Amino acid sequence: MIKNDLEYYNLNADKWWKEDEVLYLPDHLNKSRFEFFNSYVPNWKGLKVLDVGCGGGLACEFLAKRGANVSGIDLSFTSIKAAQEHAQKSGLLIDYKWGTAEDLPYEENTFDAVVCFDVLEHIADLEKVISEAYRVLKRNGMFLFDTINRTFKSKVIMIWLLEDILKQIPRGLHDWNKFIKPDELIDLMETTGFKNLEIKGFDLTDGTNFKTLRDMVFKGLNSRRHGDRAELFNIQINDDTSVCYIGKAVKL
Ligand SMILES: C[S@@+](CC[C@H](N)C(=O)[O-])C[C@H]1O[C@@H](n2cnc3c(N)ncnc32)[C@H](O)[C@@H]1O
Repeated sequence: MIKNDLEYYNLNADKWWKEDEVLYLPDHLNKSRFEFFNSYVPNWKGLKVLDVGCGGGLACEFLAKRGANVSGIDLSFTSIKAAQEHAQKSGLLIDYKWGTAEDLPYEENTFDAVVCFDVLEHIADLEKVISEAYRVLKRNGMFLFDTINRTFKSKVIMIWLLEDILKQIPRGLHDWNKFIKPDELIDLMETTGFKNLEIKGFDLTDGTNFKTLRDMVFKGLNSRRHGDRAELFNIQINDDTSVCYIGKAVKL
């Protein structure tokens, strides 16, 4: 059982870009994430984008390859080092900084988009992070995110199934109490000033479809042996926000 998530990211930063490691999993999620985000941002070319909690830079590189002018920030120093080294190998110019989402070292009105993937559920001071994202966005800038709902079902799937039983995610990486209900996030964002919020299910389990859950267990056990997690998740963007959800909000 790991002590806390920062310790985990610091100790495992060399694994972000290893295809059979769990830290590479977000790369498999990017295709589905961007199907949703691209409907709001059809062309990333030339946009100034900040990735908050960028980890090893998986989404930063995805966006830089699509022509965005990308900055990434993360609290894990070794992850930022890994991200810098990988960007150099990929021949991509990305501005990485070590720092905290609660106190972003950027001027206000700087970015066209702030992206935050799988990070909000790890944050100590959520209110601060949302207001910092708002501050650094330009007018009409977009905050794009995904995170995990705090429900009984998310405890069963994200903690008991994926951490404790299948061991697809390291045990202790998630704290269920930090998961966020969509209504709580909507309230917080609207209080901060965000408008035009849109939230959809980012559904790893195809609703309550029993067959998909059975497949997850089977493929999960199998992929532990074969180190292939790519086809474990059958992600649908739908109305089921009971486990993970994805969203956008605008600073008007
Ligand atoms: C699940 S990983 C997601 C990484 C990346 N967004 C992706 O999808 O590939 C969560 C990341 O959030 C970072 N993080 C957690 N709390 C943070 C904070 N307060 N400020 C900045 N980064 C933070 C962690 O170090 C870790 O790299």
